[in-house]
Amino acid sequence: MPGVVDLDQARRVSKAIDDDIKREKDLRKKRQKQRRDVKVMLLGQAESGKSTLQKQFQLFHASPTLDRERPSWRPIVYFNAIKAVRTILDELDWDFTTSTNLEDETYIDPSWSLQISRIRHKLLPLITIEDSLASELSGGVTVAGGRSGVFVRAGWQSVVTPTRSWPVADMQAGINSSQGVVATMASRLLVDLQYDIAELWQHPAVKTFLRMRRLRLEESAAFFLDEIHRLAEPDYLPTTDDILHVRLQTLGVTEHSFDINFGGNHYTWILYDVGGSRGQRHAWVPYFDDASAIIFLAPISAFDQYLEEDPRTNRIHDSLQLFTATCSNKLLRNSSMVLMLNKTDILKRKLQSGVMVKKYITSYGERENRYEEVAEYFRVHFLQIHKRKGVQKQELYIHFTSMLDTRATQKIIVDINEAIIKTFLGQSMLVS
Ligand SMILES: Nc1nc2c(ncn2[C@@H]2O[C@H](COP(=O)(O)OP(=O)(O)OP(=O)(O)O)[C@@H](O)[C@H]2O)c(=O)[nH]1
Ligand SMILES: [Mg+2]
Repeated sequence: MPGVVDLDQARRVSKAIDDDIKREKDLRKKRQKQRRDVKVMLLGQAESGKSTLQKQFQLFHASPTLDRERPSWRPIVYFNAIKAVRTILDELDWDFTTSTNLEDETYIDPSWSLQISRIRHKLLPLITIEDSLASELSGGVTVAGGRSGVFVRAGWQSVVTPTRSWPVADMQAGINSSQGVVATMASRLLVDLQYDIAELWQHPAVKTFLRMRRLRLEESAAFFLDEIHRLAEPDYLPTTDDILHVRLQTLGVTEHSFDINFGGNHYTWILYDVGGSRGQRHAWVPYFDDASAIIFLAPISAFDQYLEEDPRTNRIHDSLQLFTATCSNKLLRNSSMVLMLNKTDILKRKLQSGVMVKKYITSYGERENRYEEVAEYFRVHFLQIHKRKGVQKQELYIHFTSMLDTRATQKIIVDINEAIIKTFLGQSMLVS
């Protein structure tokens, strides 16, 4: 009938229009939010320093969260110290039995063997606790591998978040009160056995075998053993330096996000820290799709080391191969690329102590075995790979880093933030 208005239909149409507008607004908001999510992936082989860089980012953008986590790092520090003691005892056991075959002139005192076995006997309770501590820390997930055993922190990672601390918080809340029991035992044992640990660490046999490179410890072992009396204090709380020195293998991909302010705008900076050993690398690819930036870490001190998962592969060669694969990956064509040639402090120490690069990297030839030459040699190699395999218009930002040097690393983080966000903004404008 003309002139009659179907109010129900009008209401339905009006609601449909409102819904459309709301949907469009939500979509736009979502798109805008996505555009402000800067996704940064940390890539590189195992032990290249990815998790250490993640901690440095956390220190820079969210230091109160690191403060809250301090108690949770205590058992991990104990674990690192105990693991170092166990490795020394394992290696010395082996070397004393074969020491008669030593080809060089190094003096081996026949009484060392007895002295070491006396210390070993005293330290036995500490050694027997190592596996249980590893298991407690990783929520029961323990992956053994390589010479010294590799322990992952899968369970541990998921419970230590910026808002929650374990084991302290859990024990206080009475949740799973068995957690932390082994850590408490480890703490007591460290108090009781600290002088025996120090005696072992100072023993001429250990110093001799370290010098001869017949005993190889994890890079942070010396730091924790030097500090054993401080770690053994009953109210010990890890310092930032302790947390940065901790070695704990990452399993899978872990996500960390920070809110950052740049040029008056807020961005959510999402860091993806990945496990770097060969068996873990397949897990990276699903994250490549929308990665705003890649920070690739290559430890250039590792020219005389081999992969734990494949002892025939030189670590520098592995880094170069991995960097080639990263630069050639089509999914990463639009990502910013930062290369960190890391562990320069260890590289300097190694070269000063006379370790020759050409012995391990034959193409190094007769170049001088000095830091400047070696660092430049590696820089050029990585740069050439990027030129050959990378995207032409993609800039490569290269930094020499020593990730435990907080002041220097924090400066580099400022530079990286700026470079990544500028590229990110440029690309957001292109797609909007
Ligand atoms: N001296 C020195 N040690 C470093 C440096 N960067 C990292 N480390 C140490 O190297 C060890 C390994 O570092 P991580 O950050 O755990 O290595 P990652 O790349 O995360 O290793 P995965 O998780 O196994 O892939 C830790 O004990 C760090 O403290 C550095 O520049 N200099
Ligand atoms: Mg890691």
